[in-house]
Amino acid sequence: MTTSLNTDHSKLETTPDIPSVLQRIVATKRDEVATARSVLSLEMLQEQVAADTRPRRGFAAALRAADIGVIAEIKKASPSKGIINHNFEPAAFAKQYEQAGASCLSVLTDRDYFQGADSYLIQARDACKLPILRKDFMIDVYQIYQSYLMGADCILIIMACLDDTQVQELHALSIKLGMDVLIEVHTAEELDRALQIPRSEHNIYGINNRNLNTFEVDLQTTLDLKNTLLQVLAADGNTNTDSNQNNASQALIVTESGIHSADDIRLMLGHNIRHFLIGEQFMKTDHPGQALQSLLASVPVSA
Ligand SMILES: O=P(O)(O)OC[C@@H](O)[C@@H](O)c1c[nH]c2ccccc12
Repeated sequence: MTTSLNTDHSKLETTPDIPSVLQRIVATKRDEVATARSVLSLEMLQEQVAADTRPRRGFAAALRAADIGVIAEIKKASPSKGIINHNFEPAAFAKQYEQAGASCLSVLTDRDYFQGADSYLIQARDACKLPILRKDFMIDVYQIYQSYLMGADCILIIMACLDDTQVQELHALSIKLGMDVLIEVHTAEELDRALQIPRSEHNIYGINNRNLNTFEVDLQTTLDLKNTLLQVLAADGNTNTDSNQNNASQALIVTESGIHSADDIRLMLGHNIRHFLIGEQFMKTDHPGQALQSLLASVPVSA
């Protein structure tokens, strides 16, 4: 099922001389990290992290505990849609989402492409008790330490913009610091690579329905990739269902992007996907919390 198609941008992918949006974002991130390192060294940053003993809120655990787990996103703008929310108030939205029944939050911190900010994550965290994903493009361990200091509970690893060595390094460090990791894939090849990452109860597997190079969105992406994921993770030893196999060992799969309606939710529930990352559908309204509440009210909890 194709929910939306942005053909304007699809040309970018096929033109070799023009870097894709994702390539441009990664280049910007390299600059950002270099600048940040020149202001505060990695060693100094690590010292600050060591002194920060705030407990994490348990992102993966919160999703596991939910019948239908929604990660509600706080996002002002995106490269494909421009400004999505004109009265952007991260703290108010965080509270609204919490009251409306979100399991977790996702806060965009990327400045140049999503008009996000580190301070938005900090404000959202102060305003509620929900666990928070730092939604940004991680390419360097420096950013993992920064995320920890912001109070992030979960880190995003986008397979499309990292090599296997980087993935292992960012994943291991995030878990060592006590954060969960959302491992994002969009293709079968990325999924194969994602399945090389050491298994952990802190891993969450995200299937992004949006191609980050073309912005094309297709919910079929989730349906195409979830079987492999379910099979491989089940074969890890979770196949016997005796009493020791509690919820903590269950694989977490999140369908990301392009979820708009109760029909979309029902479609996913029908395929055993019960975790959702949803942004635009809520953020384009005046009251994102209300939009979440009415979406949740329109699907049966026992589905
Ligand atoms: O606004 P949507 O279509 O509901 O999508 C939310 C989220 O999935 C999307 O923002 C996203 C998924 N992966 C990303 C990686 C980077 C930036 C953004 C994203």
